[in-house]
Amino acid sequence: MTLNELVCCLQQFSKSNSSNPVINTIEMDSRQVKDGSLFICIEGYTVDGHDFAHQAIEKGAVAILAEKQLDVDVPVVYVKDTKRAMAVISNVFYDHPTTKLSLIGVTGTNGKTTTTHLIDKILMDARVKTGLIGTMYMKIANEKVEAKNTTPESISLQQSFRKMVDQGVETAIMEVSSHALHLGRVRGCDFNIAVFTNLSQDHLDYHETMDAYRHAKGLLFAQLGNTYCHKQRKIAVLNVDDPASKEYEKMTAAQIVTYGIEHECDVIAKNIKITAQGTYFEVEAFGEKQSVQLKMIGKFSVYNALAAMATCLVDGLPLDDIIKSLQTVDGVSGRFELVDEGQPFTVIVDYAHTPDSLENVLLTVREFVQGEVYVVVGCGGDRDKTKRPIMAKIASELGDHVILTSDNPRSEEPLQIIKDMEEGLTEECSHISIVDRKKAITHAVERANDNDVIVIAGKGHETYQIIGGETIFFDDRLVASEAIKERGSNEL
Ligand SMILES: CC(=O)N[C@H]1[C@@H](OP(=O)(O)OP(=O)(O)OC[C@H]2O[C@@H](n3ccc(=O)[nH]c3=O)[C@H](O)[C@@H]2O)O[C@H](CO)[C@@H](O)[C@@H]1O[C@H](C)C(=O)N[C@@H](C)C(=O)N[C@H](CCC(=O)O)C(=O)O
Ligand SMILES: Nc1ncnc2c1ncn2[C@@H]1O[C@H](COP(=O)(O)OP(=O)(O)OP(=O)(O)O)[C@@H](O)[C@H]1O
Ligand SMILES: N[C@H](CCC[C@H](N)C(=O)O)C(=O)O
Ligand SMILES: [Mg+2]
Repeated sequence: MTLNELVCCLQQFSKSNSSNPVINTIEMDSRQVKDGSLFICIEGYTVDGHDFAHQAIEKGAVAILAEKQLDVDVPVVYVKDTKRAMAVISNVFYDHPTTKLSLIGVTGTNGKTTTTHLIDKILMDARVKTGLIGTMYMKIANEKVEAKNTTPESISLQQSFRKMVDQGVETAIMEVSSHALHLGRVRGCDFNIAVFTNLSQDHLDYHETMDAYRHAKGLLFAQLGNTYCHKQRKIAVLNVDDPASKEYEKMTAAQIVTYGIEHECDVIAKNIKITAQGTYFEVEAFGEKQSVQLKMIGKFSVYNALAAMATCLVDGLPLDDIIKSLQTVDGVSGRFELVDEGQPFTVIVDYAHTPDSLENVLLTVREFVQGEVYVVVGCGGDRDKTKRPIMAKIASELGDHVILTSDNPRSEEPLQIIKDMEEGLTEECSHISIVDRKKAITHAVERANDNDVIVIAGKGHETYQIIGGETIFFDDRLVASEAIKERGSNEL
């Protein structure tokens, strides 16, 4: 494709000269540039991509897209907003891949990864060829690719959709983060179904206010399109029990389908019974009643199951088949994952890194625990600081023993993060702060009695810890399992 063919889709631009090179790839990172690349300069939070234009040309870039004046020998296309232009150009370069598959987007503070995996499982069981994009990895047909962000930048996103289309993927299911919506990473994606899980506090470092955060998530429903203008139906699947759904209903022109537990809706769960073995409920979906026995535990798991059910129902699958699939799911890696070395107490590794998710997980544990609850928890550095004392408060109110520790401190001082958390501890709670996460986990494992439950929160599936500029291998599940074995051998 030539530069002119590529940029003619832009609303407004000017070109530094008339040459029209062939563009082989588009890149936003000078380090990835190859012969024939169009290099897009993005002013980031850390550095300014415009400063890498020369480096990109040295590596083979034949054209540049920029916001700021550049003195270079290759043609430069100037636009007001390179990020916006990047999304438009990526979509054109990869030939509008999302119009060639069915696209399901899931947004919300908690439950995106879980819900996308449930939808993926149900669709795969129905022999639909699927793709998946989210926190843990990207799945393109049968290939799994590591993910840096939950929702990637538009170039990588559109390229992945193109690969999916080329490999015959029929439906792509993706997590859509609030950052991605606000930064325009998903501009140009032709969503068919947009799903809302829930909204609670997170990412206030970035969005600053809950109003701004709620609005960012709403952009998914605003960009869903108009049911009446498309051949394919556009549907917003909303959680009726979350007040934000009212706003999203107003923000979208798409058809609305609702799910929930507390209020009347299209797909509702009743008579929920939670045990340590699983969760039972009765579902009434568009008037049809069925019983469901999930292996996953907790009321929040019911919400995720309902969201997946509602989505797959509107996607055309029969309720019977959907329930059969859901009942086989053991869980999602790092979400309420049990570490079982045959010990007489329970160890749960969970990705709860927000106040609401921590509360949900601990309330669920409280439903079945016979002994005491140990909570090992930290908060990420370079992230929303205001959630630190709130998470410690929740841990101390719902746990019997709290062990505050490090999550991913990133560029922050680990002890300071823990001090911020300590502010929220209730006075009467038994607690200790241990900066080293391995020692913190071991501390809990060494002290737990029969029938106690240890919840290790915050890092779930992560296999690393980011301390300063260094990323070291760290897996809560392996650390816990080693500690359990060590205790076992010491007790022999
Ligand atoms: C705040 C934020 O979103 N940051 C994202 C942003 O980084 P940045 O603005 O710091 O980029 P930068 O390093 O300043 O670089 C600016 C430009 O210069 C380019 N560059 C840079 C260096 C160089 O040598 N050459 C070069 O060309 C870069 O490629 C980039 O185009 O652009 C990067 C490239 O796309 C992202 O990976 C990065 O996400 C970082 C890793 C991040 O942590 N993001 C989080 C906050 C995030 O987006 N999270 C959400 C939601 C999480 C959830 O589910 O709760 C997500 O979707 O992941
Ligand atoms: N529907 C839900 N409501 C509240 N909490 C939930 C829900 N589903 C999962 N959780 C909790 O949130 C944690 C994260 O779940 P999950 O990874 O599915 O969410 P996510 O939205 O993908 O998170 P992220 O924003 O980090 O990508 C889980 O480990 C669990 O503790
Ligand atoms: N997507 C979330 C994940 C947080 C996971 C937690 N372990 C942390 O590092 O804070 C974020 O980037 O804010
Ligand atoms: Mg996720």
